[in-house]
Amino acid sequence: MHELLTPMEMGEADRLAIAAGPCDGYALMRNAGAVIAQAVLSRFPDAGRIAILCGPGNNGGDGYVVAKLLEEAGLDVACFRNHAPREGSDALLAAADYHGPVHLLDNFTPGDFELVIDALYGAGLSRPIDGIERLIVEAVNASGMPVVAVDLPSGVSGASGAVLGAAFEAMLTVTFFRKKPGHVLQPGRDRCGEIVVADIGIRENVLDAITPQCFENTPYLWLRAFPTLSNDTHKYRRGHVAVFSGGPTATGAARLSARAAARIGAGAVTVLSPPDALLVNAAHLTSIMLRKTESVADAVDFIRDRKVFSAVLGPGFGDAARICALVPALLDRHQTGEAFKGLVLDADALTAFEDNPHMLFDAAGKHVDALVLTPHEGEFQRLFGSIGVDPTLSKLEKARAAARRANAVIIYKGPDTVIAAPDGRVAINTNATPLLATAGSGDVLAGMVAGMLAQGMPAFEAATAAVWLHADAAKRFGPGLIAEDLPEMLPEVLVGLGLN
Ligand SMILES: NC(=O)C1=CN([C@@H]2O[C@H](COP(=O)(O)OP(=O)(O)OC[C@H]3O[C@@H](n4cnc5c(N)ncnc54)[C@H](OP(=O)(O)O)[C@@H]3O)[C@@H](O)[C@H]2O)[C@@H](O)CC1
Ligand SMILES: Nc1ncnc2c1ncn2[C@@H]1O[C@H](COP(=O)(O)OP(=O)(O)O)[C@@H](O)[C@H]1O
Ligand SMILES: [K+]
Repeated sequence: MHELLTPMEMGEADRLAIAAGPCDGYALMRNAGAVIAQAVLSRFPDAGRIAILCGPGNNGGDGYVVAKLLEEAGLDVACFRNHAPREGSDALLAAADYHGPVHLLDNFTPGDFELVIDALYGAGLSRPIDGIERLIVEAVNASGMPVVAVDLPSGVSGASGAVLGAAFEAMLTVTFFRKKPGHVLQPGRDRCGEIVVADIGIRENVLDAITPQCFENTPYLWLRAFPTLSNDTHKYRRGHVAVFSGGPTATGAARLSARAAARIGAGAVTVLSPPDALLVNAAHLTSIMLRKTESVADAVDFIRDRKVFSAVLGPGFGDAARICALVPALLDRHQTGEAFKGLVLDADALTAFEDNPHMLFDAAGKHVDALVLTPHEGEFQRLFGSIGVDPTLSKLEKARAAARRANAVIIYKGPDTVIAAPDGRVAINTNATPLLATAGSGDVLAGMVAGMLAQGMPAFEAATAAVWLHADAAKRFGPGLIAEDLPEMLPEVLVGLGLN
C-alpha cells in the first residue's frame, strides 16, 4: 500500500481493472460511493442535514451514488451541482439512478447544513477553482463545518499537492486503491485531514503493469536492506564514518552528525578537525575519535588508510574554498581508496557550489558509489537554480530532476521531505513533526545517513531509512526536543522497529 499513484497512473489502474473485469466503470463508481457512504454513516451517525456537492466528472458521479445510499439509510441529504454530468459518462448513470432533487450550486448556503460531502473535483481537476465554487469553498472553510472529501479535497492537485485557486479543508478524505502524491505533499496533505484508502475492487496486480516509481516512505521500503550484525563483526567492519568539523566556534554541528552516525550503528566515528578546533572538540568527545586534519591530503590519506566507509561534509564547516577543494578529492576513488562508499553533503557543502554547481555534478557519479545531498528549501534553490524555481514542477518532480542532474540521492527536506534517486525512484516522507524545526536537526540527519551508508545500505535506502527514523525519534521525544535529543532517542526507535 506504500505506492503513490499519479492521477494518470490511477486512470491507468482504472482502465486495467475494467479491462480485466468483472467490474465495469460504473461498478467501480458504485463501490467508491459505497465506501464513502459507509464512512459517513460510521463517523457521523447523528449528522443532521448533509449537503453533497457534485461536479461534472466522475468525482461528481461518486457524489450521486453517496446521495442515493445515504438517503436510503434515512439521512437528510440535498445535492447541489454547478454543471450537469458529461454525456456518456458513468457520472450520468449515477445521476440518473439518484431520484432526489438536485439544486443549483448558487442556492447552496453552508449555514443550512451540518456536513458537506465534497464531490466537486478529484483526479480530473484541470484548472484553478474559481467563481461561485471558490466562494463556496471559502465560505465552508470559514464556517468550520466538517467536510468529507471524495478522493481529494476539491482544489488540491492530486499530482502535486498544490492548491489551485482554493481548496476545501476536509476532516476526512476517502481515496481509492492507493494514495496520490497530492495526499502527502504540502499543502495538500494538510487539506485532507484523516486519509482513508478504500478498496473498490481494483486488483493489486494492475500495479505490475504500471510499475509506480513514487512511494510513501514507510519501513517497508528499506527494512529488508537494514544492516544486521553477525557475531564475528568488529567495530571497523560495522562501518567507520568521518565527519568534518568547522573552526573553533562552529564545532557543534559536526559533533551532532558524529553522535548520530554512532547511535544509528556505525562501529567507529572520527571527527576530522582543523588544528585550531582540536581542543574544543577534544573537550566534548568521548567515544567519538578525533583527528587533526590540516589539508585535503590529510583528509584523504586518513580516509584511505583507516578504511573510512562514509563521510559527512558541510555542517558548521564554513570555508567554501576548502569545500570546493575537498569534494572532488573525496569523490575520487583513486584518492580515497576502495573502502570509501559514500559521501553526504549538507549545509555549507551545498552552498559552496552555488556559483558552480557543475563542478559538483560532474564529479558526482564518476567514482564514489553513493553521493547524498541533503538540501532544505533555500539550499535546494541555491544549488539547483532553474529546477528550484520552476513553478510547473511539484516538489516531487523537483527532487527527481535534481537527483538526475546531480547524479546523487537528494533529500529535499521540509515538512514533506522528498527523497529522490537518479534512477527515478522517489519517496515522500509522512511521519515528520514540526518539532524537527530546531537548529541542528539537519546535522543529525546527515550523520544518520552517513551511518547507514557506512553499514552498507544502498544510498536510496540509507536516505529513506534515515529520514523516517529521524522523524520517529522526534515524535517519540515530543515537546521540548532539541537536536541533541535525536541521537539519544535512536536506541528506542531501533527497538521499536524490532531491530534489537
Ligand atoms: N480512477 C478510478 O479508479 C475511479 C475514479 N472514480 C472517481 O472519478 C474521479 C475522476 O473523475 P474524472 O476523471 O471525471 O475527473 P473529475 O475530478 O470528476 O473532474 C473532471 C471534470 O471536471 C472539470 N474540471 C476540472 N477542473 C475544473 C475546474 N477547476 N473548474 C471547472 N471544471 C473543472 C473537467 O473539465 P475539463 O478539464 O474536461 O474541461 C471535467 O469535466 C476520481 O477523483 C474519483 O472520485 C471513482 O468513480 C471510482 C473509480
Ligand atoms: N515544519 C517541519 N515539519 C517537519 N519537519 C521539519 C519541519 N521543519 C524542518 N523539518 C525537518 O528538520 C530538519 C531541519 O534541517 P535543517 O534545515 O538542515 O536544519 P539545521 O541546519 O538547523 O540542522 C530537516 O530534517 C527537516 O525536514
Ligand atoms: K472531491
